[in-house]
Amino acid sequence: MMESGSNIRRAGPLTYRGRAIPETTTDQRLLDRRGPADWVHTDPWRVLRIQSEFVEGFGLLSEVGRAVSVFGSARTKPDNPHYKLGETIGAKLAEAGYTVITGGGPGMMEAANKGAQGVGGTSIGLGIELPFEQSLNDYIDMGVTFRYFFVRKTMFVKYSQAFVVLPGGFGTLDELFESITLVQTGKVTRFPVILVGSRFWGGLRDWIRQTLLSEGVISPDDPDLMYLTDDADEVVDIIRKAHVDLARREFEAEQVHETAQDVEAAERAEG
Ligand SMILES: CC(C)=CCNc1ncnc2c1ncn2[C@@H]1O[C@H](COP(=O)(O)O)[C@@H](O)[C@H]1O
Repeated sequence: MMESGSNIRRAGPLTYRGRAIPETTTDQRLLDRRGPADWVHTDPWRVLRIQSEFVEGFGLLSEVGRAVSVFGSARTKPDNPHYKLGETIGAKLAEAGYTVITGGGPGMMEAANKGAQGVGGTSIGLGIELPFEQSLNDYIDMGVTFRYFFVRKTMFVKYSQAFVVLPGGFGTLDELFESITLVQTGKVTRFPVILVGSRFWGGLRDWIRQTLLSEGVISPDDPDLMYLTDDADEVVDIIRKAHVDLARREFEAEQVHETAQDVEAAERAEG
C-alpha cells in the first residue's frame, strides 16, 4: 500500500516530510516564474530533469500492450453511481485485454484502476505532483509520479489507443479537449474519444453543436469526433470496432503500397 498523510510530499522520485516539504510544486515554480528568465541559462539541469521524466515514463510504459486511458474527477466518492460505472468500465476494458491507464489519483481514476485490477487486468497510474499531499491510489500495479503535466500528458497519448472520459471537472475537461484537438488536427489517428454519462456531458455536446458549429469555429464533422454513451459494454464495443477499422485501413494501405512497388518493379524489369 502506498504511504499517505498530510505530512508527506512526493516529487517524482523524491520524498519530503514535515518541515522539509517545499511550499510550492515543481510545475508552479516553472509556470509561475516572473521577472528575468536567467534560470534558463543558469539552470540547464531543469531541462535534463524534464528529459529524465520522459525517460522514466517511456521506460515504464514501452512494454505495455494495448491500453486505454480513463479520465475523470478526482473528487468522486465511492458511493456515487459514477464511481461504480467507472469500476465496471475498468473491469470490462481489462477483460477485453486492454491495460487501464489513469491519472493514478482518487475518485474516478481509482474506480477504473480498481475495476481493472479486480478482474486481474493490468492497472497503471500516471500520477502528478500537486501542491497538496497526493499519492497513487491503492489499485495500481505499476505507477510513476510526474513533476510536469505536459510530460505526463504525452504518456497518456503515446501509450494508449483510446480515451474514455468519465464525469469530471477542469482536469478532465483539459484532458478531453487536448485529446480532441490532437484527433482534429490529425496528430493522432488511431483512437476514439468516448464520453461516458449522457446527463453529465449532454449539455456540453449540445453547446458544441449549437454554438461552436453554428458560429463556424469548428468543422461540420468535428462534433462526431466524440462518442457519447452510458453503457460500459458500448464503450468496449466502440474501442474494439475502431481498432478493427484501423487495422483494416492499415492493411489496405500496405496492400496498395505493395502493389505500387510491384508495378514499379515490373516497369523497371521491362526497361
Ligand atoms: C483529492 C484530489 C482533488 C486529488 C487530486 N489528485 C489528482 N491526482 C491525479 N490526477 C489528477 C488529480 N487531480 C486531477 N488530476 C488529473 O485531472 C483529471 C481529473 O481532474 P478533475 O478532478 O476533473 O478536475 C484526472 O483524469 C487526472 O488525470
